[in-house]
Amino acid sequence: MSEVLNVEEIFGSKVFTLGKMRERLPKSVYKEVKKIIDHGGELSLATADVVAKAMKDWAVENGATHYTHWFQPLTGITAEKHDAFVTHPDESGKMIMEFSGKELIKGEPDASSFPSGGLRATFEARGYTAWDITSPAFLKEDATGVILCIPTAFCSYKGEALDKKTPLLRSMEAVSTQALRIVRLFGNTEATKVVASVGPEQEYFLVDRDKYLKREDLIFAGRTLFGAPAPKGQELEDHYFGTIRERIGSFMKDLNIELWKLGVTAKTQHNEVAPAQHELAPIYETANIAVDHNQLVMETMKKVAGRHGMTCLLHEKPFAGVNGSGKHNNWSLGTDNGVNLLDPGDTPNENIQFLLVLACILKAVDTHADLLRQSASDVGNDHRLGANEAPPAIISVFLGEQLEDVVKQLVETGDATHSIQGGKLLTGVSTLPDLDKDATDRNRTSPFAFTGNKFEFRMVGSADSIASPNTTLNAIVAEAFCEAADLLEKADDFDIAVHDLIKKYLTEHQRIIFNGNGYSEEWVEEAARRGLPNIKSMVEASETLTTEKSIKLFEKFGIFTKAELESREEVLYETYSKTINIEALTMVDMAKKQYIPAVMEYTKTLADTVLAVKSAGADATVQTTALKSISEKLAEAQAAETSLEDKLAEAAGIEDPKKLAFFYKDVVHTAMDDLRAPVDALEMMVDKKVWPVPTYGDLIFEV
Ligand SMILES: NC(=O)CC[C@H](N)C(=O)O
Repeated sequence: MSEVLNVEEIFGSKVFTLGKMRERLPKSVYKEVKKIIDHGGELSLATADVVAKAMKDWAVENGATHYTHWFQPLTGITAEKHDAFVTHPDESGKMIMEFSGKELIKGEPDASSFPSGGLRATFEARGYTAWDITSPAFLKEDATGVILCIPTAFCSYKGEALDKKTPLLRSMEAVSTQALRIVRLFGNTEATKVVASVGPEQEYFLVDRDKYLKREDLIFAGRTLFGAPAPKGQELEDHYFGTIRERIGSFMKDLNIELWKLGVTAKTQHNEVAPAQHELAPIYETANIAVDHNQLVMETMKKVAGRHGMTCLLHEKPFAGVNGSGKHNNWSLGTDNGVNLLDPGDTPNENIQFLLVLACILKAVDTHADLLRQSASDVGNDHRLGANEAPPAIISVFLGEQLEDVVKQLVETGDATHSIQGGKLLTGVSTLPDLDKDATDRNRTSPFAFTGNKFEFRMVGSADSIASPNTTLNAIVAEAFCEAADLLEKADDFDIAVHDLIKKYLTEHQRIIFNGNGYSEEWVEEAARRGLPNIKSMVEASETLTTEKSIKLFEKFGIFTKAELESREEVLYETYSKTINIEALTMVDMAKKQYIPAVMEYTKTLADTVLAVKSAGADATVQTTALKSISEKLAEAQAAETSLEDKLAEAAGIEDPKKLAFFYKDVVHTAMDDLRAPVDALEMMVDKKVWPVPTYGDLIFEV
C-alpha cells in the first residue's frame, strides 16, 4: 500500500492565505486588508506593520530566513532578490528578526538591468516594487532555504510600468468597471465588481537530463536547432492520453504535491499528442492570481524535472515535425454575486445580456485582432502557429453550431426565436446510458474558441507569461462594453436599443466568426478575402502595439501610456534579435565544433575503407559513392555555416532595433534554415556511432 497523501492538509500550506490572516491578525486589521483586496484602497503604514509582523512570524515558524519582493519584469519570467529578516544586534549581541510594514509594501530593488525599452536611462536607475495585496504571499523552499515571496508590481521612479503585472491589474479594473455598467443595465444592482478569471492549460516536454546536456541547442535555445526526424513521430496518436510511464508519473506526483502546497489547483494531467509531451491544467481563478500561479507552475516543473533526472522544455517548438506546446488560456468574466457573463443558459436566444456580451466580445476581437495576435506572440510561437495541430496566426472566433445559428437568426431576420438543443447521444448499447449531448461540438483548430461558458484563447505559447494575453483581452472587451454602455445608458427604449445594438455589432463583425477547419489552406485564402489580418511573425506583430488605434485604446483605460507602449515594442524587437542571435551562434558552434569535425572524421574512415577494399581487389563502388555524396553535403554545410557567420557580422552593424529584428527574421533565419538542411541530411547518411549528439529518436522516445 502506498502512503496516504492528505491533499486537503497540504493544499495551501505554504501560502499566507486569507484564512491564516484571519487567524493571526486582529479583527479590525483583517477587515481592512480584506476590504482592500476586494475593493482597492491603501493600507495605512500602522496596519501594514501589523500585517508584516504576522506574515513574518508565520514565515519564520515555517523555516523562512529571508523575504523577497517577487516580480515579473519584461523578461517574461520572475525576478527575486532575497533579504534576510536579520537586523542589527543589540548591545548584548542578540539579534531579533524583523520585517516592517514599509518593507512589505515597498521595495527598491535597483533592478536597473532589466529591459525597459528606453524608459529608464542608466542614470535614472530607481525602480520600485509595490506589494500586490490581491495575490497571496507564499514560501518558496529549495537549496537556498525557505524564502517568503511577496508578489509585487514593478515600476520606474516616474511611475511607468516596467513589468507584466501592473498593466494586467489596470486592465482588470477597466474591464470590471465597464462590465458593471453592462450588468447594471440589466438590473443587477447587487454586483460590486466583475472579475476576469483564467485557467491556463500548460503543455510541456520532458527529456532525459543526460541527453539534454549533450545538446547545446537545448541548453542555450531551449529547442533543437538541428535534427532529422525519427522513423516514428506522432502519427499513430498512441502517446495522446496514453498510459503514463513510471518515470513521468513519479514526476507528476511530485509536481502536484509541490503545486498544491503553493495553493495551485493542479487538476488535470495527461500525455499530449507528441511523444514526450504532457499537459497540466489547473482550475480557473482570478486572472492576476492565475498569472502568478502559472509562473510558479513553469518554475516548479523545471525544478521537479531536475530531481527526476529530466529536463522540462517549455519552448513552443522544441522538435520540428511534431506538435508544439501551447498554453490554452481559458478566460471568462463573472460578477461577485455569482453571474458568469459568458454563460448562455439553455436558450441563448432569450438571454439578452449574454447576447450583448457576446456581440461586444466579437466586436472587440474583430476590431483588435492584430493586438490579440500580438499578445500571444513570442519568439518560439512563430514556429508553432500554423504547424502541427496549433492554431494558425489568423485570429478568428469559433462559436459552435448553437450560437452560430442564433447569430444567423439575428443578423438575417433581426429576431432569434429558437436555440438548437443538444439532444441525446444514442450509444446503441443496452448496458450503456444514452448521454445528454452538448449543444455545440469543440473545435481545436480555432485560436479563440467558445467552449460553453468561457473562451479558450488557444494561440498563447507555452513558455510565455499569460499576463499580456489577458491584459489585452480585458482591455479590448472593456472598450466594447464602454461603447455599448455609453449608448444604452442614454436609450429611451432600452429593449429596442439593446436589440438593435446586438444586431448591429453581429452584422458588422460576423466576419470574425469561423467554425471550420482553421488548419486548412482554404481558410487562409478565405480569411484574406474577409480582410482578416494574417500576421505571420512576432516582429510584424510588435508593430501593432503603437498604432493610433492601440494607443487610443490603452490610454483611454489607463492601461498603458504611449511611452509604455513604445518601450514595450522596443523590448520585443530587442528580445527577438537577441534570441535569434543566440540560436544562430549556437548553430555555428555546433556545426563547427561537433557536426563538421564528426563528419570529416567519418569521411576519413570511409576513404581508408575505399582504399583497403580496392587494394583487396574488391569493388568499392558503394563506399566511393557514399564518400562522394557525404563529402558534397559536408561542403554544403560548410558553406552554409560560413554564410551564417557572414550574416551575423552584417547584423552587428545594424543599430535600429526594429530594422535589426526584421533582419534577423528575414535574413539570419533563412541562413539558419540553410545550415540545418545539409546537417540533418548528413545525420541520415553517416554511422549513428559517429553522430556527436543524441538524435530525435533518442530524445523523445527514450525518456
Ligand atoms: N491536443 C491538443 O490540444 C494539441 C494542442 C497543441 N499542442 C497546441 O500547440 O496548441
